[in-house]
Amino acid sequence: MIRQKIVAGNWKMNGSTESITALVTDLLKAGHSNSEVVVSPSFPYLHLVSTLCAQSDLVKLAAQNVSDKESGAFTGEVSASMLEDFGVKYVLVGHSERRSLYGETDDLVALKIQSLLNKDFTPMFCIGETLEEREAGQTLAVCERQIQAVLSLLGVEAFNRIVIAYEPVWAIGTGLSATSEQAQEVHCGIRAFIAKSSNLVAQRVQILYGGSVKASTSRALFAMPDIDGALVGGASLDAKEFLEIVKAAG
Ligand SMILES: O=C(CO)COP(=O)(O)O
Repeated sequence: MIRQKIVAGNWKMNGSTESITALVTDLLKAGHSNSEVVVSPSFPYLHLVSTLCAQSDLVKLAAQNVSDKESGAFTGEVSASMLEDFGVKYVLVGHSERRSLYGETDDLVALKIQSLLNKDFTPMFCIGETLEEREAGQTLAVCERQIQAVLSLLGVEAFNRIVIAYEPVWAIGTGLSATSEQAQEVHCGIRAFIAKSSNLVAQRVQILYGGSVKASTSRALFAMPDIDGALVGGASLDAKEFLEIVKAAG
């Protein structure tokens, strides 16, 4: 099965009007790519990026988070329907920084995915183990537990509309990327787990790798049969580096 590659930049809590305008302008200059190119600014910059990208279809927009609630007295939260006003296609959910720093549980992440699927968004569902869990041989068990929460709430067909991002926590922002073989092993395990519910869905679902992806490591990652792209943090803030990753994806 041919799955289109996705190269997504998670800008996290970085950028300003000036730096984001310059970055997006450089990305748009690069022209067409066979991969889906996605950027994920903080909420206050969604409108700016949406406006900058409006004239072309080259760069898709992602939000970094969403509330599981529809509307109401939830100070500081942003709902899925609000995101509809900004041309957002993808929304990150379950990023390890949200899980570890803001206490997001597997169940809450599943509810957030539900609120996105009730609209027309594609969740980028982040999963992955800590170093401690990897050393205890629990890598796949942790990924399966995180996926199971979504399977239990929404069923396997939901994964026809979800992109998975495998991001080992120990590789995020550390410069310690998983090797392409390590990542492939987990991606293959994730696909096999979904195949237990539906082989067709498992073959279709795009699984991105995230964690210290750089231009220099991306080609080997993308050569792996179960790695369908990357969710890039730090390196996505540099247009030249990010575009090299996009190029490596073909
Ligand atoms: O968290 C990440 C993407 O969501 C990865 O971040 P880094 O690429 O900076 O390690």
